[in-house]
Amino acid sequence: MECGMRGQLEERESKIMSPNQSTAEVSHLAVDIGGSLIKVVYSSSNNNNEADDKGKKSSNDCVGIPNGSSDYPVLCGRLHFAKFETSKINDCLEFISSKQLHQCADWHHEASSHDKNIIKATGGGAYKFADLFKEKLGVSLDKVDEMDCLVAGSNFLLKTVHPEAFTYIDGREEYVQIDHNDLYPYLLVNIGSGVSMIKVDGDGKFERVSGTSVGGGTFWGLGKLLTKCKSFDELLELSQKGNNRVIDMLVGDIYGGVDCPKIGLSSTAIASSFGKAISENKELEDYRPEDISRSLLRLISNNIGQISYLNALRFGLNRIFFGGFFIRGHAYTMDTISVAVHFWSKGEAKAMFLRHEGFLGALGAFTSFESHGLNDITTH
Ligand SMILES: Nc1ncnc2c1ncn2[C@@H]1O[C@H](COP(=O)(O)OP(=O)(O)O)[C@@H](O)[C@H]1O
Ligand SMILES: CC(C)(COP(=O)(O)O)[C@@H](O)C(=O)NCCC(=O)O
Repeated sequence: MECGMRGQLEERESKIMSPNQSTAEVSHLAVDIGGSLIKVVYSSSNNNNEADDKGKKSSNDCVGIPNGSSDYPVLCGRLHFAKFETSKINDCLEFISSKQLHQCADWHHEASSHDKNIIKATGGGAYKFADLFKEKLGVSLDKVDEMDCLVAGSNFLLKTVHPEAFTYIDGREEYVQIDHNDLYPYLLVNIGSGVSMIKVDGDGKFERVSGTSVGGGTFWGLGKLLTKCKSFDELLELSQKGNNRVIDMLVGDIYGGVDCPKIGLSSTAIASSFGKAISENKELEDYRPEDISRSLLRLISNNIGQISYLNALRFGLNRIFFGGFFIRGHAYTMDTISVAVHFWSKGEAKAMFLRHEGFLGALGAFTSFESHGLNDITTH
């Protein structure tokens, strides 16, 4: 995936470094420690490639960064992405330590001494685990506000990475061309453990207008209890093989199989999520985990889609971007959210998804390094 920096935004840690890559190539590190997951973003300067490319480095390869003066230093490098469960924070610390990411080198010798051995950190865990980072890695966490970071990460991606945003309609992803002059305002919905809804009016200009505690943590937490699944991905996989009609009470179940045109509901619409369970003489064990997972995913995605649209309506916004790791690029999740937004807005509003869904906060923290000036990034 191309972004402003030369190379690609990597999501797979295995591709990141060759075994003999020196730690001096890593220049900056930022973490987003959320309720469920820790997201790590770091940059490396690709010294090897630079040597190979000597003399033929084209401006297309790199990113120019206005530094307040007339010259534009050029960044060439890669952004690397990794994530860990927050409950396994020691794995994350071990990862940072084994790759010595916390001993960040200067970026082209231009990083201020202030930036050295400082990790930009956002999310609630930046407060909760600050002492642990100090004790285990000897580094200080420079805390950056969570909402600031989400917005900065989202704006950075939308303006710099193409393609980043896409719609998901009838099983098809369609990339959205972002017009930089017509990006704002938009609603950013970040579905992490909980859900934040932010009206974004520009760089650093935003208001958190709503939120709901029924989010990704609810799906994973309830799903784990109800299905005995061991991992989030297993729960998602189950949902793919399930049938929500086994548990959800449909309009047709109430109206004797017929549509209900007066209130605009077809007989197959869900009247009450999990509602069938009240009238059947069944125990939890009598339901297939696949069906439970499907109903739960539908309930939560639908609910978030609806609340998002209602907030977009409050502020007259037509564009809604969804991020957060709950989405996980999962077809049924995106489809349900898209259908909910389409249904409630009568086709007026659009749900759009971000490819770097769960990394918005970490990217926002990363771009806050002053010595980068990535906020002011311009692609050549
Ligand atoms: N491997 C995973 N482990 C746990 N949760 C996951 C995983 N992948 C996706 N998720 C979902 O993503 C949510 C966390 O999303 P994220 O954007 O990282 O939020 P937070 O910052 O609250 O951790 C979880 O609550 C869960 O619904
Ligand atoms: C408190 C949070 C901002 C923390 O972020 P998270 O770790 O969930 O990404 C988020 O969980 C949230 O917005 N919860 C919803 C709270 C509410 O508005 O009711």
